[in-house]
Amino acid sequence: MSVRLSVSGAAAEAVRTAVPALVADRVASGITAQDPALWGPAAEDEASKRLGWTEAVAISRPLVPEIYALRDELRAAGVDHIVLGGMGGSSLAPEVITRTTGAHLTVLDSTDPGQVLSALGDRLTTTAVVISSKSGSTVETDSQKRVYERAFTEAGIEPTSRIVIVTDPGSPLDESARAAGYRVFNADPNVGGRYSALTAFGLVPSGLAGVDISEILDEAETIELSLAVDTDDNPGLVLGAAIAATSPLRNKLAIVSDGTHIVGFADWAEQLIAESTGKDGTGLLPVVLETDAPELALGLADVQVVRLVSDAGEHLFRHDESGEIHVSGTLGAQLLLWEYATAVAGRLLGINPFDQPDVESAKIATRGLLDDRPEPAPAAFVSQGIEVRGTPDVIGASSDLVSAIDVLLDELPADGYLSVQAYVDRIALPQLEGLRAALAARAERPVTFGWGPRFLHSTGQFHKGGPAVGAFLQILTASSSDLDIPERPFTFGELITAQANGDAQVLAEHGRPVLSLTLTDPETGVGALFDALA
Ligand SMILES: O=P(O)(O)OC[C@H]1O[C@H](O)[C@H](O)[C@@H](O)[C@@H]1O
Repeated sequence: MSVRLSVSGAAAEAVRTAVPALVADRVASGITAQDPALWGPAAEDEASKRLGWTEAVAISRPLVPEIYALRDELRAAGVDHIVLGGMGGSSLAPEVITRTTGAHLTVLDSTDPGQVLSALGDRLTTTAVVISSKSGSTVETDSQKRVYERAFTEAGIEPTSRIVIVTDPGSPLDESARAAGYRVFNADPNVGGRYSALTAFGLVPSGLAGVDISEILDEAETIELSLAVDTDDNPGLVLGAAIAATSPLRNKLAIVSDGTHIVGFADWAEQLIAESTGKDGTGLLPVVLETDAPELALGLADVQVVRLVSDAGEHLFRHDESGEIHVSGTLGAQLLLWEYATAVAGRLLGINPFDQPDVESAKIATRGLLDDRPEPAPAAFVSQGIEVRGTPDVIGASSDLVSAIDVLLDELPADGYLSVQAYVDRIALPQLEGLRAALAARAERPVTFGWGPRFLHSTGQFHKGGPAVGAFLQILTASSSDLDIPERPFTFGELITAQANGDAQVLAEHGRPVLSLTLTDPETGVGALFDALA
């Protein structure tokens, strides 16, 4: 088999108790046959149009030669750099596919003006841009398309020769792009964004960037049968049970890349699992960890460790005390494996794994702020060049940076987690990611780290729809450079600020503690933040 799995401890117990019923209920063959009734009546309508991914390999095959033909045409025209504008499910699969295979793809899933400007300034005359959006209405992606259209035009390059569109048939983008003469790849509309890795969304940007995408499909095909059969060793059932049927539920999934050849898989799995399960007050929170992460040494009862390894061994049940889940296998096979496992987890948790009801709330709040343009809320105080704002429970009891962070961490319940959300230029400030481990050591609780607005399309759903046990640390920068968006009444700087403020507003409405730090000088601000945690 092209994947191997092994489980021990609570995860093994979960497999022993939950898998027989999944087999008896024919869940695996039901998913494969696209039975929408597997998640209960409330989910049936959505599930009836969201299970196309089970046959993605066959449906995607004919796309491969078309993608290669375009790749060759672009290369012949001198293109040597591919940029992807897209969010969530439309960006994370190409990211993991290209990183793993060593192909170069610039993934622009940001609205930070500095990051957008860096992408625009990188080899524009030899660049082609893939604009990927299922719905065709995502504001980040629409904005990215607009600035590239202008940049190409200003450089004397016809945008239709360099911008390629991936979208669902009939979406607003499909219609406007076809009318404007763009090349359009349509994806299967019966597949949701986060399950779209093996459709045009995963394949077009990866193939144009030089990946052997037939091989990814071949890898996935090798596991199709074993995922479809109703047997006790079906890896989709085993993994689904191991992550979602522990009792009591270990609802933080610590995902650790520990020997796997796949680069960045946890980021893709994070959006799949968090957005699919984090709703109705339950769900699984993926926490992407380094092998030396503080959380791994703490033995936390609500954390289930999943290691992505090079070889998980021959035996399904491992006899060790670790209680961990180990997974290995090819990239294509693991993409399909985790999609099945997430659908199985949805059934075990009693939720609809195909909707994302709480992603919309942050979008609405952002739109409201962009329309109304309220005066910016004054900072509660400024500490070491950092403007400090937050919910009253956090800032009311603090007077400097150190005490504000302490108060935020004190708000964590015994089963709580901290989410760090950095709405910054990740290319300019990559060191911010190091805050995660420092905060985890301080909090002795799981800490997630997300770049905004990217994480809004991933863990963003869980933070609002999952168990109300999170505390939230936002980091923003006062932008020194901004960039207007053609024919839009707001700039990228205004958009990213509204996204952060809109999400903070929704989190506060959910009663969650939020601390927002704006670094007036990013370089010194980052230093001050690390000092505050030392
Ligand atoms: O592909 P798009 O329609 O632009 O959507 C991008 C992302 O937006 C939202 O966050 C959805 O919940 C995701 O599932 C989706 O992948």
